[in-house]
Amino acid sequence: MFEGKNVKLGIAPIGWTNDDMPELGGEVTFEQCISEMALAGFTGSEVGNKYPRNTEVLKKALSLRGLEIASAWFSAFLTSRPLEENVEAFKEHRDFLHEMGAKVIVVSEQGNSIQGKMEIPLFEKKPVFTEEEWRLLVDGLHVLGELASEKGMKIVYHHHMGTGVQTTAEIDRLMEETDPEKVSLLYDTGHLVFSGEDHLHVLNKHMGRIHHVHLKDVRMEVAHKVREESMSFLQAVKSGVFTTPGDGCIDFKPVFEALDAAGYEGWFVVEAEQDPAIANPLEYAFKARQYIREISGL
Ligand SMILES: O=C1C[C@@H](O)[C@H](O)[C@@H](O)C1=O
Ligand SMILES: [Co+2]
Repeated sequence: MFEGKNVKLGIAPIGWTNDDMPELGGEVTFEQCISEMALAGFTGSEVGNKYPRNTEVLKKALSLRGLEIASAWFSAFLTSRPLEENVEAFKEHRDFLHEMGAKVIVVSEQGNSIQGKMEIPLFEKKPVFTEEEWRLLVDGLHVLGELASEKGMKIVYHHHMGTGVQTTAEIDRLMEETDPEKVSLLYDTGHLVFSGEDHLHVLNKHMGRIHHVHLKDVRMEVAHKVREESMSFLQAVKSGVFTTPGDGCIDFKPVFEALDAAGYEGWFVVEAEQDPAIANPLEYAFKARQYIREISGL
């Protein structure tokens, strides 16, 4: 698969140290994290909270291990804070990523998001955008997309549990109302399956807009428990709802096949936040690497 295509395979640091809950993996150093990524056979990474922000220091540490930066998450607050504030923060993030050689910028709207709230039930209290919030989001994303293109980059929107763009209908609306030249989509298998969406339907429907992929698997028995016990997103993660590809309920073969058939080029990033004290990150990174090789040849 992906013969002659510019496709790369990375892994996110979130399995080693968790940005949403820094106490998970708090003792794991930056050097351990990136050394283990390379040891497991990955060639790229996203940016975690322990990564040095000095681009020369970061480049050296990564190149010693044969790693590149694929992208990094940007929390937008287009529905809840002035546009200028978003623009200033975005430009700094964009320039850092551009200097690191990344081509895409992960953007997720965090206005009204409950993903970081430990006590708020995920399914019952998911935010739903008003018409005005949709307008602010779409207009704001167009501005961020134009700023990204000034540097030859794209924004890839991350649909996410506990936010206003989580479900198939919300993703459809975002894609319909945004300009494909300015707003692309990040496809995250784990968030779609956890939400109860048909992840292959979303993939095929929005294939042309997808320019970044997060490979995240789901432990379905934990996902059911999260609904039954009204758990929050963070409680769900701590309980092990997510895992690495091949270890949960998702069959990734059709995902790779569809992307291959469509000529996808870009990054695949394994991203599986779980408690590193329970799920050894190096062990899970090795397992994911082997599974992906077996089913896709990557
Ligand atoms: O891409 C992601 C970044 C994380 O910070 C987030 O919470 C996680 O679930 C995710 O998919
Ligand atoms: Co993701």
